[in-house]
Amino acid sequence: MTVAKGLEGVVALTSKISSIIDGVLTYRGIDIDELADHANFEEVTFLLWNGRLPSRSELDELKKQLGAHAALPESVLSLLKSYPKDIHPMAALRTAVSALALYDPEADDNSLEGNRRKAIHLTAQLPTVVAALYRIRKGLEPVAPRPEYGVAQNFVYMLHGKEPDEVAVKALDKALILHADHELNASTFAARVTTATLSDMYSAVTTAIGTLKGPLHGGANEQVMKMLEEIGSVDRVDEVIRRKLDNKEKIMGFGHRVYKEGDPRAKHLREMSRQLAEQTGDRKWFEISAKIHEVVESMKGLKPNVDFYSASTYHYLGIPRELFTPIFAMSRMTGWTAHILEQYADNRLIRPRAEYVGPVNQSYVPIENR
Ligand SMILES: CC(=O)SCCNC(=O)CCNC(=O)[C@H](O)C(C)(C)COP(=O)(O)OP(=O)(O)OC[C@H]1O[C@@H](n2cnc3c(N)ncnc32)[C@H](O)[C@@H]1OP(=O)(O)O
Ligand SMILES: O=C([O-])CC(=O)C(=O)O
Repeated sequence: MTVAKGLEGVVALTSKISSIIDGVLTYRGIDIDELADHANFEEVTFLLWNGRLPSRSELDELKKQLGAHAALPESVLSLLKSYPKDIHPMAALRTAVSALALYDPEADDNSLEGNRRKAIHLTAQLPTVVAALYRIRKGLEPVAPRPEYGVAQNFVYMLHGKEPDEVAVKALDKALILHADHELNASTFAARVTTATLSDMYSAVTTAIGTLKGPLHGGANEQVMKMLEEIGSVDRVDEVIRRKLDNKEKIMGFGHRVYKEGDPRAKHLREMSRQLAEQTGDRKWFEISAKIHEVVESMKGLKPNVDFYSASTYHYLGIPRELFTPIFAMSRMTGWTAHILEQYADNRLIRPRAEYVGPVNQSYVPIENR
């Protein structure tokens, strides 16, 4: 048996959703750079689910559906209010999505139609859950979604409870596009493993949320912000980063299993962070980030991944750091559900082998003789 630790380089399945070829990321064959510059999140959602860009009327219909299904059942809102206030929002989100299944009488309808309906509901409801969890933790009442708003606009509105700022909505929309899908990343793979047992979409998405939470995956963006806060000023970057690297600590937001020459999403987020620094007149977080980038690249040859500049970008948008990974989940919901639909359409149980390296020829010893 040949063991590929971490499944590095293993091609586990075929997919038509997103590709990473020679460092270029595409969704359904369209370069992420073009989508980031010209598309909106709802268009990208349609693209991921349907394999092509929507017509004007198809886009309007999807927006209408997402708006119509953004509200949460009263029972789920009560449940969110009953959670302990100090749990991590990703733990709360995982439990909330699992709970949503309990209030969906067709949770186990695994037909194509049933799964497309659930994909719309989950994509629509997740921002409402994230905003409600945040407000409940702050002792505030959740704000109901506005059906006429887009996903990014609704989220900013529900978070702060006031008319959202257009710059913030545009920036968040772009960040959502950049995080929407990424080939066979760990959380998507986990979702496909669950789906391949013919379990239901809620179970697969719950699996994915638990997987995204880890700091080696989506959880890195929150850790990046912690590091920026810990460093606190540009003149401390060199000393702190050198110390971390000497101690063999990983620098969050750097490195990638697939990209060795840089993550194409990072340049967009860097530019967003730079522009927001200019607009807010608070250059500190961008400058610390840019200096960390310079030091880590020169010392280790490592480049930033999607999680690095998203931290300062979200911070400039007034988003608290514990919501960084839940926002990643709001976006990745579209990719997860696209992959779940693809898995159901051509399914085979995913079950690799393990090479056994434990003891052999052991015998059972009765408990009184141990
Ligand atoms: C959305 C996302 O999931 S993007 C990734 C988000 N995660 C992070 O930013 C966490 C920090 N980065 C990492 O831990 C890794 O780069 C990962 C998890 C992304 C990729 O892991 P792998 O492909 O398994 O690479 P691995 O961890 O084996 O790294 C290879 C070498 O580079 C080093 N390295 C990789 N990333 C880093 C880092 N961020 N800081 C310091 N050293 C690093 C490793 O220590 C290792 O060195 P060694 O060969 O001397 O032991
Ligand atoms: O693909 C990966 O391994 C991680 C990643 O960048 C993502 O999920 O966006």
